[in-house]
Amino acid sequence: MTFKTLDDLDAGQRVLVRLDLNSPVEDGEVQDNRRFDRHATTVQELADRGDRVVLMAHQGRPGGDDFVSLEQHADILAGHIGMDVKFVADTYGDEAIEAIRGLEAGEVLLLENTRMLDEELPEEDPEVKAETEFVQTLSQEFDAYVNDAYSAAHRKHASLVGFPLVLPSYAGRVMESEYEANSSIATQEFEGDVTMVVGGTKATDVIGVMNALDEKVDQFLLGGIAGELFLRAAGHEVGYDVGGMDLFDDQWEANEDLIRSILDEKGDQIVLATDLAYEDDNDERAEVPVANITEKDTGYLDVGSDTVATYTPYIHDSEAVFVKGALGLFEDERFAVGTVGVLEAIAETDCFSVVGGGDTSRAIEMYGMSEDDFSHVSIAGGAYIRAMTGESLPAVELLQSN
Ligand SMILES: Nc1ncnc2c1ncn2[C@@H]1O[C@H](COP(=O)(O)OP(=O)(O)OP(=O)(O)O)[C@@H](O)[C@H]1O
Ligand SMILES: O=C(O)[C@H](O)COP(=O)(O)O
Repeated sequence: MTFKTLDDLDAGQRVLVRLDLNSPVEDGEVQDNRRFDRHATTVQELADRGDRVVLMAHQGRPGGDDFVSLEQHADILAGHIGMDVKFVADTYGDEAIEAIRGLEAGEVLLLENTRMLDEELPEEDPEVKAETEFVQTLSQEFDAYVNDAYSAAHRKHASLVGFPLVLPSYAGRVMESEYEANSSIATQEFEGDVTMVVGGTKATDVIGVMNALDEKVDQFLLGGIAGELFLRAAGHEVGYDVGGMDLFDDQWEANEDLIRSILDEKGDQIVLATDLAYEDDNDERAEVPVANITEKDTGYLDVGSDTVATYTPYIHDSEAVFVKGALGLFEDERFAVGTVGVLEAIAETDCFSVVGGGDTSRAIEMYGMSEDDFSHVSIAGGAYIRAMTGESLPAVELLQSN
């Protein structure tokens, strides 16, 4: 590892810190999760040293239901570090600058969701991002930039790749530990079978990397949105947006060709759900074998119990298991059977295991499992999976060349 860390940064400075507090949002309420807990370590350390600590983070993507202000994040983070975290609903305008200049040594301020700025998105070269008004204006207020957002390091957004070109830059504690764990995964050789459990909602992200990982992974156990899209390609009447959903059809169009070619060329590595679960007329969980589904009129929210029974032996016989994405809507207890079943099967073995994904890893705590039963529980989603494929993470590279 070649980047500078907090050990190399003198105390008592004005420090701009990029965190990844991107969190699940339910009915407008931001859900506490381990990203807060992990980042609290870095924030606390800087505050304790007497730095003026200003935090940047993003939440959701424009247009999404989870694209909300960071006001609630400030309160949640404050609970984890046991001190006040101020919040300003601005990022680099007059209000933000005034709040930054008003900070005392050891105080912490969180700025508004960076994705509310046009200049944060889209992804562009660091040189372009460094020239934005956002980076040019905000950087004037600081002595140093700390990137702790390993889990967002695959995005070439201004808050991630612009600042390292204009401020002395350092890795935070989360950046350090995630980088170390996730890079070791890419470099390890396993003698026995390697299994990857693929699910979640970001099918477009995970399907592409399945392709890249086929040499490294013996079998992919599928669930979530990607799982249904593969079933759709295999000729089943599932994986369609029904009743106002917006999860399947766009991702199908974007990935249809790739899914079909993976199924054609690597079909023997792909294990698909044999049954699916949905909410019946009595609001209860009901299961149906995939083979019996003849109408595309139902939204499926989990894989079924038979699927868990099918997947379990693959896990028990593996030397390493990587999980990316939940197999169902586990936040609702009725639809946690797939995700919890697979995680419990992993916990029963002493295989090398990594659970990634900000959302998915939450299931471990939610359903009374212990992080100790897994080799590493990453708080990274897309960055984690890219690290597995050996793809570089632009924001990490910039820290390394700083
Ligand atoms: N069939 C389904 N219908 C609706 N939601 C689903 C379904 N299957 C999985 N999910 C949802 O997928 C989410 C996790 O997927 P996501 O793609 O966000 O992955 P992650 O790796 O955990 O997170 P991230 O990439 O954000 O770090 C869970 O919150 C779960 O509710
Ligand atoms: O939650 C994540 O994985 C990161 O914050 C990146 O989020 P994004 O996929 O919306 O860029």
